[in-house]
Amino acid sequence: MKTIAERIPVTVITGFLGAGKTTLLRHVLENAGGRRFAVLVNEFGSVGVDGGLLQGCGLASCRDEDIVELANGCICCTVADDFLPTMQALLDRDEKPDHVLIETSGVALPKPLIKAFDWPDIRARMTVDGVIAVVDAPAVADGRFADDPDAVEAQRQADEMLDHDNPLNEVYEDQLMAADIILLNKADLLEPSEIERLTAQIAGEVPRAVKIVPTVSGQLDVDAVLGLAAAAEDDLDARPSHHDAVDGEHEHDDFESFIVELPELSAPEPLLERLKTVTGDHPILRVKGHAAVAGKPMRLTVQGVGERLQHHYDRPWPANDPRRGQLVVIGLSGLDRAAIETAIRG
Ligand SMILES: Nc1nc2c(ncn2[C@@H]2O[C@H](COP(=O)(O)OP(=O)(O)OP(=O)(O)O)[C@@H](O)[C@H]2O)c(=O)[nH]1
Repeated sequence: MKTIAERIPVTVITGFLGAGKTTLLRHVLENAGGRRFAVLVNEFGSVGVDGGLLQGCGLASCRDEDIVELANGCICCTVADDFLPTMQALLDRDEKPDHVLIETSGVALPKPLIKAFDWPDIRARMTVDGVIAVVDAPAVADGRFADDPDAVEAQRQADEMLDHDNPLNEVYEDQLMAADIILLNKADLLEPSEIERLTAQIAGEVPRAVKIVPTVSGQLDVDAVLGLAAAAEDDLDARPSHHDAVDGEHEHDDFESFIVELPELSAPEPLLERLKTVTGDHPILRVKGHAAVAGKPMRLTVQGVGERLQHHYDRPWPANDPRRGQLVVIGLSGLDRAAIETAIRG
């Protein structure tokens, strides 16, 4: 068996929907320091938006063939069917990557993924160098993941077996508990005193001492997050999960996603206004995708976390691609799909 130093290091980037994982990934690729990366992007939802955002970015460290999308759902549960063959194919390449970066979907639990690196075929040749948890600091400061202690107590009284039932909170905590380093991202949207308070709060929540670093758009010295040599696959017990008791099993119906198809728009602004309204009216956690705007040769990329929306023209529509938009909508299960579709299309 190869020593740790001879195995290909793998960095797992976890973090809730819209926390800034793709932004961090891009920053790492832009500051590759001569490393040859392979990138795996796992998305919740059947349209690969993040892979598309990275592809065609023009960076030498980020060739299109080095980006592999694992679309559709839960990386934790497709490990055997989807993930392991993908890793095997990477390892069988003539030009092996120096480092593998994996961006998990925002609702994925990272522990089953780390566990997959304990499989004999994989652990002989790869090691989890580190797990980076990207935290949407303003969302946490707003209490978006917090459990209401009274509600939890009421649930416990109603059902003794139930010890936790807030999917947002569970996913967020599992992601923190798996981390070797935590980035408090979107620090530009908070006061320094709030950053300090959050740092102390999170340090009190995680089971071991990990570095907590405020970042803006994931900008930090790449050497601070790569080369951690954590060998996380050997260290699973130090990374507790809400789902340990049932051996990694978890509900898949906590979150849902669907695609809204859009005809060509005459202008972007009305769509952005409608998106703002609809994300306020429904429990939508994330919207992202592309739209076609009449007279514009470039695709309009639109994405939002909560009611904060961003848009820009990213690249020309590929020849032969119909100029129609597609937006992925992700939220808690039970979204009123028909109403949301109607409201978005206007
Ligand atoms: N203000 C601010 N916005 C940020 C920062 N980092 C990322 N964003 C924005 O937040 C939004 C989400 O960023 P992404 O990098 O796509 O987040 P993600 O975690 O990859 O999202 P999912 O893959 O959908 O879970 C984008 O509109 C980013 O431009 C930051 O530090 N400050």
